Amino acid sequence: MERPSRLLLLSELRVRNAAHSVSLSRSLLTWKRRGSSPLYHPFRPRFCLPRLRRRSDSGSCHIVPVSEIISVREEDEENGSGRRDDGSWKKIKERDVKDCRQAFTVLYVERSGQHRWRCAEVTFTCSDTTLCQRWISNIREQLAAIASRPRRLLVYINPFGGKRQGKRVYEQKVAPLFLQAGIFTDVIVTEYANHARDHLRTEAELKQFDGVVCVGGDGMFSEIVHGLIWRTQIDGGVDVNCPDEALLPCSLRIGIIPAGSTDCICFATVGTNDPVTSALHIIVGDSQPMDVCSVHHNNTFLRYSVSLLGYGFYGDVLTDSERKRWMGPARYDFSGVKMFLTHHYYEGTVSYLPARGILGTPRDTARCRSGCVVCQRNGQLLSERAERYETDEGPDGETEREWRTIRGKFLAINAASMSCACPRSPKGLSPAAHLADGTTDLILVRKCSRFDFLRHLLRHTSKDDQFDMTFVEVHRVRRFRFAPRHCQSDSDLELDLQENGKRQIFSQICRDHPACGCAPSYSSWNCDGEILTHTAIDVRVHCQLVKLFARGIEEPAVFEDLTNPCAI
Ligand SMILES: Nc1ncnc2c1ncn2[C@@H]1O[C@H](COP(=O)(O)OP(=O)(O)OP(=O)(O)O)[C@@H](O)[C@H]1O
Repeated sequence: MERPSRLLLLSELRVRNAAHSVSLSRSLLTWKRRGSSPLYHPFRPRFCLPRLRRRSDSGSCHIVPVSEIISVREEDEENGSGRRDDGSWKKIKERDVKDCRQAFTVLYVERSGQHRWRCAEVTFTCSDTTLCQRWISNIREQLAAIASRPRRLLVYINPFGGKRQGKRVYEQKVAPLFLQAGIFTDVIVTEYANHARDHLRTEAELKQFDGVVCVGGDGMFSEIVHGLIWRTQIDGGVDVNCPDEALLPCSLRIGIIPAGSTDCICFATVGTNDPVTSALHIIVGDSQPMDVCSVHHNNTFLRYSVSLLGYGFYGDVLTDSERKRWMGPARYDFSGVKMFLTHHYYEGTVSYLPARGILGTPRDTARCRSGCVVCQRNGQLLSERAERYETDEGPDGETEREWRTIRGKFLAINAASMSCACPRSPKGLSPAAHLADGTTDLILVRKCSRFDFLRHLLRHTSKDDQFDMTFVEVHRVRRFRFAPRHCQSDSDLELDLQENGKRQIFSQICRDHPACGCAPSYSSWNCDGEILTHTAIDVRVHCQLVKLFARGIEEPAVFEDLTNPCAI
């Protein structure tokens, strides 16, 4: 609980013509209607009392953390005569017009349910100009002192993501908020796929910026992540092809303005897919660390993954749906049903390094939420271990003895680095997975009947535990490798590429003619919605490699039960 800190200012100001007691401390701005008693009313039965909220139009006490103030604006004569900054007109009572030369407006974050944030504003009128100026400069000083707020951002817009609304969403909903908050932006509208990635890798003058903003979907976010990580490693002299190298964390934070088809990463880190909410998280300078998995094949870097790596069912669904792009978003449902009926299983060997000595398991009932203790504690433990490794142990303190190996026939092999919850699947593939604990949840679904597999899939949408089935196992791991049965002895990339070529021809025939009865030997890896070119992979989790302008999903209690000095 936050302790009320020393007051910087305490004045009687007017809000909508009513006298209010207004105070500012380093952490809170509060305004309370004079003479009101929000907690106790002798003539009203207790159950009828309006619930005291942190801020509300109807309530008489409002508390806004300074960290959630967007900006303060002096009301000039033009504004006072009824014109707002956004160009619209509002009615102002005669008395307000008279006072408006001594008025200022505070813009702040207001929660509107379902994790959505809105930009609200309140206008205070003061008795004299000096007092008004003191308020404005004091609030501005407090905002300037928040070092975590970005001042300059590099924005990439994918004009073709989702419903092709990226540019409009940015111009109409996001840019005006950045302007209000005094954030300078350099905007690049991408002209081709991988434009943003390549620009970040080579050209972008990153030192000028406090963060990078991605306007698009998960594919666009993946481009930004690849560009930033790559650039950081190259600048730091790290060999990205070596799976044992510890990667350097990226210093710039990434903001996601959702404008894609699914926007899973935004949903998992903010709790909603809403451009205004995301813009406000960027403005207040939120920070959410996130783990990244590096994926290698035979000491060659393939891709980074932040959410799902799926072989078998999820790989097949993606491969099949890519051939049906003409169907639009319905292709995922179509391919999902088709792949469920096809019921292919794949043989191979999974070896993994269990995450030992850390907090949390994949079967926990607790979820990764804003300020997650598991992520904080494990992040600390792992960085202490990494320091020790520099002197004695193997990579990440691992030893060969600790690796576990499982051979078998699998319908699906999934590695979830976050819950992978999205509006369609609110629980996600691994509900207890953490965003930044340095692990991934390795889920193995062994060969079973169609009926059992259906039961497992349906549990993703119910309250039942999807891992509580004899043919499903889940392990929280730091690293894992997979080799398909026919590829286990592959030692060089060339051989695998040749096999890949043959495989593609045969699996294509089998997929297109399922009546022939032969199952393909290989599936493909679905890596955050992209198909990997290799099946034998080595995956390593890099703890908290990137940071987002987000704060994780807030529990309702976080903003309902704040210390409320007005209630004392
Ligand atoms: N100007 C462009 N022209 C064509 N493709 C682009 C352009 N800019 C980016 N892309 C590519 O478009 C792909 C899809 O973009 P994005 O992720 O924004 O939307 P989406 O696929 O509809 O959403 P989601 O990934 O959330 O399902 C990305 O992989 C990105 O590399």
